[in-house]
Amino acid sequence: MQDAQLRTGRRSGRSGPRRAPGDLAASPFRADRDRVSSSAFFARLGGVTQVVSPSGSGLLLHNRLTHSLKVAQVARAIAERLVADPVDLAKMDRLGGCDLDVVEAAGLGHDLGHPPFGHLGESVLDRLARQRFALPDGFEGNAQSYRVVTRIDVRGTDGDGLDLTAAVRAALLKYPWTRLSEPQPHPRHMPVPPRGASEPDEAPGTGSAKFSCYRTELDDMVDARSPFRGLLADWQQTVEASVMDTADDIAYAIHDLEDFHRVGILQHTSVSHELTEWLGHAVEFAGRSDADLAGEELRPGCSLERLRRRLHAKDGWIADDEAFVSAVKKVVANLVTKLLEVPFDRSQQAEQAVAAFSGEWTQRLVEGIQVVEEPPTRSGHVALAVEQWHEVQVLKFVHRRFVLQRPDLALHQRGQDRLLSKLVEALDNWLIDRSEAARLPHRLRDLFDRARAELVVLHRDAPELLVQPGEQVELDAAHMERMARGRAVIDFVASLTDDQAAALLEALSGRTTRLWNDTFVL
Ligand SMILES: Cc1cn([C@H]2C[C@H](O)[C@@H](COP(=O)(O)OP(=O)(O)OP(=O)(O)O)O2)c(=O)[nH]c1=O
Repeated sequence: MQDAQLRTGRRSGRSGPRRAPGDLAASPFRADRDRVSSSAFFARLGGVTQVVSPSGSGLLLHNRLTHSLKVAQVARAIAERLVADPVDLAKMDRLGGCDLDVVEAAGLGHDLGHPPFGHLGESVLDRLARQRFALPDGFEGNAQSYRVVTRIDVRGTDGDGLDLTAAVRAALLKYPWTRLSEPQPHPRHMPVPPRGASEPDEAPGTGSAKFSCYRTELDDMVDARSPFRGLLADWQQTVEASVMDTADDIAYAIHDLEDFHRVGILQHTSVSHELTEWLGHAVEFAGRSDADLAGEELRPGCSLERLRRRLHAKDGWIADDEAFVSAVKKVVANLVTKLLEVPFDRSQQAEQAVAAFSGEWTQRLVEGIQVVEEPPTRSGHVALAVEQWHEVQVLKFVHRRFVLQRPDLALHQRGQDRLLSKLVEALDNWLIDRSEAARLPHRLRDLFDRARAELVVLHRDAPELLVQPGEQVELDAAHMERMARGRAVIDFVASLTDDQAAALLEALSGRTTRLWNDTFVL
């Protein structure tokens, strides 16, 4: 492993095993884990949507807090297994190391910046950031998590962020690049870009679909990655980030299905039909053209065939038909037959079936993790083996096809889109209103001051990065102020829970008569 002192380096200049004021743990990585889990941003995740809002689903479904706890648990279990094998340990040491507390801290912290209403919130805030406020960096949940730990969250009175060690900050960087410019050459231009680095088909020119760092935190990303220079390519995840990323995939592939079985949304018949029809006619499906398939969208088995094709097109380095067939068979045996056949009625037997499903799959997937010294560009150094990789794809497919594509969920999300858009507009108007300057929420004012100062520095150092590709704008005072307001409002909204966002809009719209309540603190 490279110099351990470098991995424990903090931005404040502290490094090594000395205990910093306020830390109970002596180990710097354990201290980081505690810093994350005692943060108010972490507690907030209990009120943030994983797939469906916690306020609408009670305790039946996972929220971003229970999800993060699972990711941390799975990440630690993966790391424990890998470090116990001397061959894997030696490989990981050559790549920069794998520490149990680092992966656990990254698992706990990976969603700190997730906005209200989960993925829907992410895409609404990104659209508003780019279109309403002309911010080229837009919004991205992973980049926001990095901004929270390095800038917005606080501990004690000295400096910004949680002042985490380099190894933990690097482990949070699932997509270690900015949207448009860094590192150079930008990974979206690679012949086969890493996962997440390509531009979305529907938004050409906007940069990578996923990225872990806004341009404003670039210096921090470079610092966090410096211990790994020479061991990993600039665009490659650290081993610890790969462990966290894989744990994230495993955790939600399993718990999303468990959740929707509990609430009775995942119907045995329709899931069973889709999978068994495809298994029964796999050869016939394979012979059909894409156009034929598109014309038969509702026929059971078609969607699964489209998944098989997509895996070949995007992940030809691993996609394998034999492994796909066995994965579908395994999901039929373990999900359709063992779990979905008996409706969930909250009996002990039903709870046991869910626990068995979740326990057996987690164990199987964790045992299928391997260290790869020279992975293809779309994979990390720590990855699922071929069989388990296909199983995760099929589990995620079932969730996408039978939960995420439901019209009732779409209806709900259209309402959330409107709610967030109106909230952003109302807060922006409040910031514009000069007569209210002295009565602005203090937090919003602090965020505005921070955003304005950051933009001044960017304007001085790299003004071209303040203009969206293909746009012509004058970076005058009014434009700079618009961008600063945008970043402040987006930071503010992204740090609310689902309920806080709804209550705040109620208040700003004059629809509530309650003045002092604990729903939100301004
Ligand atoms: C794509 C998508 C995911 N989800 C849910 C399913 C999972 O529980 C969870 C997956 O999202 P994330 O946990 O954010 O993970 P990811 O790996 O897909 O993305 P990233 O790397 O940016 O973190 O969100 C939705 O509810 N709606 C959607 O449209």
